[in-house]
Amino acid sequence: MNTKFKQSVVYQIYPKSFQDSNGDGIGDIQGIISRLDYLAELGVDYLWLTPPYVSPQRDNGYDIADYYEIDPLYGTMADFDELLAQAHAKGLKIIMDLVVNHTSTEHEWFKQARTGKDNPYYDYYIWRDQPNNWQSKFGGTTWEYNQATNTYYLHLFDKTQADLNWENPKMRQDIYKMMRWWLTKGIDGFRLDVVNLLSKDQRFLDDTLASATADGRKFYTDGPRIHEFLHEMNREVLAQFPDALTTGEMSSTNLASCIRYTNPANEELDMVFNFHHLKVDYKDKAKWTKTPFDFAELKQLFTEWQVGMHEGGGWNALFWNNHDQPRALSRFGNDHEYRFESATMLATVLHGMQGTPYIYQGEEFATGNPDFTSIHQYRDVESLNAFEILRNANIPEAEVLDILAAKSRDNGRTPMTWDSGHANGFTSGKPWISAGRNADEVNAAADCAAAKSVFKYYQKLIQLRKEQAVIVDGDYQPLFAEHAQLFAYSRNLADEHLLVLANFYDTPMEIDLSAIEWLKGSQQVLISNAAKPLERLEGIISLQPYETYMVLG
Ligand SMILES: O=P(O)(O)OC[C@H]1O[C@H](O[C@H]2O[C@H](CO)[C@@H](O)[C@H](O)[C@H]2O)[C@H](O)[C@@H](O)[C@@H]1O
Repeated sequence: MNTKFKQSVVYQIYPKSFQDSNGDGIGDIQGIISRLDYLAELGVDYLWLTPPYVSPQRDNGYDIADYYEIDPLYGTMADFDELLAQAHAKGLKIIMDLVVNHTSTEHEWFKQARTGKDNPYYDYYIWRDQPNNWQSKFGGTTWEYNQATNTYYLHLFDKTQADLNWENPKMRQDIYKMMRWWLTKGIDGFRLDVVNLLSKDQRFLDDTLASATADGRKFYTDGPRIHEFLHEMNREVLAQFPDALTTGEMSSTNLASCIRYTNPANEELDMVFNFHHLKVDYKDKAKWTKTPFDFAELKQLFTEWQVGMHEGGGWNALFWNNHDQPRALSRFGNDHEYRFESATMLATVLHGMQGTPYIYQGEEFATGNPDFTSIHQYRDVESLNAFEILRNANIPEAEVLDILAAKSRDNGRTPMTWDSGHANGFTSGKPWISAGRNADEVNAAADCAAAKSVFKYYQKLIQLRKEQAVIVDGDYQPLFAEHAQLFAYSRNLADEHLLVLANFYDTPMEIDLSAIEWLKGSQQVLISNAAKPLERLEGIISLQPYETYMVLG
């Protein structure tokens, strides 16, 4: 088995917003090729591409209509082959995002399935005579009526994203065949979208709608046959490609399941994303609310997952940002006067942990939320639905826009700002979605030229993971767990120690480190964002706003 991913760092590309090469305002594969040197210079190992397959783009590619073709929006299969070859030549591996929980209703399988109950593809999807009360993750019921069959099909997401029936072994074999086809082409792995939702409780019982999470998810999250399906996928596909990397996106999951998914003995997946740490600013577990983040809960969740996965032999995919999330810098840091300090502090906290870090495009030069002020600036289906639902509940428009500005997935989907030229170097045309405020100041060129460069800081963090075994293999011990302002932990591997200290807020603070015995011996500051970093950390030290240190001893 390939365990190199343990020292690796993955960079996520949202092709639509990365780099346009033909002036249509939409990023494309040739655009990605033109930026490979930038990515190689950053030092990342893998590039994860969100779905570039043929799709009606109702959910930006997470609604796949043909698993075997590239959407003309992004180019051709020849462009993709060129990307693969050029990336490999520069030492970069490519991971494809793959959605096998559902397909677009424009997929040939669904087009066939909806014609009649006797069609061989009818059983590729999930049908019921009557809907139950499950709620779609994008709002409204999960069931859509189909006249030709007089039945309803299940869609956990948009009504154009029909859930596949994993109970059907023939359907599963078609999925495995397609996965082998991509791996044979030479890609280096998959990021599997909401893969813990594949197995549905076949009773399809009503949920009792008493809380924001009582929407049916308990009947299909980490469902009854999920480990069986993932083990089968591993044996039918992944075992034949031992160097391939697999990351599972785990929606609303739990620790015990994730240990089971990623402990190599179970032969399922290499690593998993969970989202609990990104729900610490949800009020009563509801996303479309605005409330300050709970710092104590954030630290406690990281401790639970770091310690639990280490002890259980599992492996975490570590991340602050992705294409579904508002920018962590705006959420947990300060994207105004402490942009450099808070961006590097967040990076240090995450890159010191055990797991494989993921960097989302633009994070490496401190991109923040765009601060959209009108509904017309949004493009995301989930955000547009939420706007309608909240407005229908009589919440004033200004309040709804305020919530969207904090929580919309479009916060992470604005175009890359490469420089301060036309459309910030993203396109020669008009971008499909506008960049936010500050795009002329916050861009890759300006950051790389600055004395305090976030990009250069990330380069160093990525390098440290390759040099320091304690970052890869050490255990995790929370420090000063009760502290209201400090995020601190140590990593320990035999007699090697790593200390990560971070002032998580915008006011200075002091901390007494005397109780940490090993700091009294020889030590080395590996990285810090301090204007004048201390040479040793000992006794009482002060930390300026968002100041951070990583120390080896
Ligand atoms: O919030 P969770 O229940 O923990 O779920 C995690 C994310 O799941 C969904 O994301 C992915 O699937 C969607 C449908 O294919 C797609 O729209 C999205 O882009 C994928 O990343 C959900 O949409 C996200 O909001 C959740 O964060």
